[in-house]
Parts: sequence; structure tokens; C-alpha cells
Amino acid sequence: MNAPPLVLDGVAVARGGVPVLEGVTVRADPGTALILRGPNGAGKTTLLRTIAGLQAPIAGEIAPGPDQVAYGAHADGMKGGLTVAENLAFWAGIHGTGGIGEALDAFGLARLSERAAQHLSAGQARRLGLARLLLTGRPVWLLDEPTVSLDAEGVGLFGQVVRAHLGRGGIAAIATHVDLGIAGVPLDLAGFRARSVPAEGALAWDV
Ligand SMILES: Nc1ncnc2c1ncn2[C@@H]1O[C@H](COP(=O)(O)OP(=O)(O)OP(=O)(O)O)[C@@H](O)[C@H]1O
Repeated sequence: MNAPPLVLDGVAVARGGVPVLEGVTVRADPGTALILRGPNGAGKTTLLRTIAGLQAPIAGEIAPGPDQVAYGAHADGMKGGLTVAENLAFWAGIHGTGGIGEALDAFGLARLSERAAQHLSAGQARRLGLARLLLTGRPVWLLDEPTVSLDAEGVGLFGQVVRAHLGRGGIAAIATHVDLGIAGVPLDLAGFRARSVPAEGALAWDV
């Protein structure tokens, strides 16, 4: 995988018109995981959405562009009436990537391959959302609390998949409140809090 580094240079982001973060400058080289830390409301999701191109930064530069990025972990976009295999085949077609066998196996989904996505449990649906990452062929994975709803086996499988992605020279930016056992570069967003946000306590970040 020929990934460019993920570079944020002086990035500022807002949510609902309110500045949340400013001056975020960080670089993640191929093979590196960036671990986003910060209390509830710190701006982890907002920053990931901005890197994904779902919203524009209010200042600063981000590279690479959204076409190199997969914003994953959620089952958004899953077609409930299609089976697990059909959903994965659909995404493989969209991204022009190969067979779905590896993605099914990586997340223990093979025995569920013929089940309609709408009948999956929360954890199974999360596994399907994560499996989609493998079909994007994109070097930069953005993961927002990726292990919510996963059981211990699912967390272990997820760790393996991310480590393999990094081993191929991929990059991951992960927002998480739990230790995923993935070595990475910590990025504590507390240090980039926008000055216009009130200072009292974590919950005061919800302005
Ligand atoms: N749609 C919205 N409109 C206005 N403000 C929002 C919106 N979504 C989030 N916010 C606010 O933006 C700030 C950053 O939220 P964000 O979801 O990025 O934080 P987070 O670090 O991901 O939090 P958590 O750990 O709770 O997931 C919070 O103050 C939040 O209340």
C-alpha cells in the first residue's frame, strides 16, 4: 500500500457553528495509528468528520483528501434487505476491490453471510460495518469508537485487522475511550481546545 502521510496543519473545526478545536497539527506516517483522546465533547468525532471531508475545516490544511479516506465503524449505508454477503459484494463493487471472503473471515461473519443485515444484532452489525473497511482499498481509516457493541472476540478480531492494515503501510486515526491494544501515537485533543469554549469541566464543552 502506497499511503501518503496523514498531515493536519493548523486545523480548526467547529460544530453547529461553535469552534471546538483549533491549531491541530499532527502527522501520521504510513504504518501508524493516531489515537485520539479527550473527554466527551472534546471534538474527536468532529475532527474525524472533518478529515473524512464530511465537513470543512474552518482553518488549516488536511492531506490526503477524502478520496484516500475510509470513515468506518458504523453500519451506516448498510442495506437492511440485503444479506451480509450481498452488502459486502455491493461495497466491493462500489470500490472496485476484490472478493469478500477475506472481509467475512476477518470479522467472523462467514456463518452469517446469508442473513439479512436488518436481522443482525448490534455487535454483528458493527462487525459488518468494520468489514466494509477492508473492501474500500483506502489507506487512511478513520474509526470513531469502533469497538462499541463488540464482544471480546470482536475486539480481538478488530485489533488484528487494524494491525494488519498498519503492517501493509496503512494509517488509522482512532477515537476511543478504551485501550484497544493497538500501539499508536496519542493525540490528546485537550491541548487544542478552541479558546471560545467555556473552561469549566468536561461537560461544559457541550455549549
Ligand atoms: N450537530 C451538532 N450541533 C451542534 N453542536 C454539536 C453537534 N454535534 C456535536 N456538537 C457539539 O460539538 C462538540 C464536539 O462534539 P464531538 O461529538 O466531536 O465530541 P467527541 O469528543 O467525539 O465526544 P464523545 O467522547 O462524547 O463521543 C460537543 O460540544 C458537542 O456537544
